[in-house]
Amino acid sequence: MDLDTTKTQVLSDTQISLSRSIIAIGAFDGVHRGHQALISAAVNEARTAKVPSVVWTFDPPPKVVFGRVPQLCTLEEKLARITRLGADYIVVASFNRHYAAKSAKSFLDDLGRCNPSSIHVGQDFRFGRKQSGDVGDLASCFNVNIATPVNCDAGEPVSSTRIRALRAAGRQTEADSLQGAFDKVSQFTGRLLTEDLRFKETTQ
Ligand SMILES: Cc1cc2nc3c(=O)[nH]c(=O)nc-3n(C[C@H](O)[C@H](O)[C@H](O)COP(=O)(O)O)c2cc1C
Ligand SMILES: Nc1ncnc2c1ncn2[C@@H]1O[C@H](COP(=O)(O)OP(=O)(O)OP(=O)(O)O)[C@@H](O)[C@H]1O
Repeated sequence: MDLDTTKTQVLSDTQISLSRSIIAIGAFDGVHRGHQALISAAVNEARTAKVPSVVWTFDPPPKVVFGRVPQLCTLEEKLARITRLGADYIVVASFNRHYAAKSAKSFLDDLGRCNPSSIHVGQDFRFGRKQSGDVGDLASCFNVNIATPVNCDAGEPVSSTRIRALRAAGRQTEADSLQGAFDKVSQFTGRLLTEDLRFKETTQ
């Protein structure tokens, strides 16, 4: 199927407001094969239900902001890869120490502005100041869809952490295979509706 990758709209978390949606949430650093499965499940459910799909992400990834890890991919590459998966909207929350202090309740209120009929996350998803919110808290407000973990051929879960370690060890082919390559996705081709992001949209 040919995807029109010019229709995805990128907004900040303060701009988004929808009467219906299906949301996938995560840092999605590298948009690896596990992330792709989670996002695709949300996009497919949204298409079937004929409601907009929303991928809600954070830039830079929280683990990078807290100085724990190097970033795997640029924001532009992340947006390009998510666009390729067919999301209607990508919400980018600028993640800094001020944002990190937001309460779990306040984040749930933010999500509520999209009126989601379901939200896709992994089992270990946390949110809010000091990671105080978990999947149970999310499920007390919304229908939650827990992603089935995607493992590599050797049976280990695919994760950004593993890909970072493989790249640091110079094992690029293995890292590429976990990250899952797309053709021609280094440039974002959707519509950028926020001035806040740190790169310019490609002119068509
Ligand atoms: C409103 C909000 C506040 C957060 N505050 C913190 C925090 O204080 N410390 C922290 O390590 N992570 C914090 N996070 C990051 C989350 O723990 C988590 O990394 C993020 O929701 C993305 O989920 P993922 O890591 O499963 O992709 C916060 C996230 C949100 C949405
Ligand atoms: N292999 C996987 N299969 C399915 N879902 C996954 C997989 N890896 C991560 N997820 C889910 O995707 C969402 C975003 O994950 P996140 O960005 O934290 O990736 P990660 O690979 O776990 O990163 P890190 O290794 O840096 O913690 C989370 O809800 C997480 O549970």
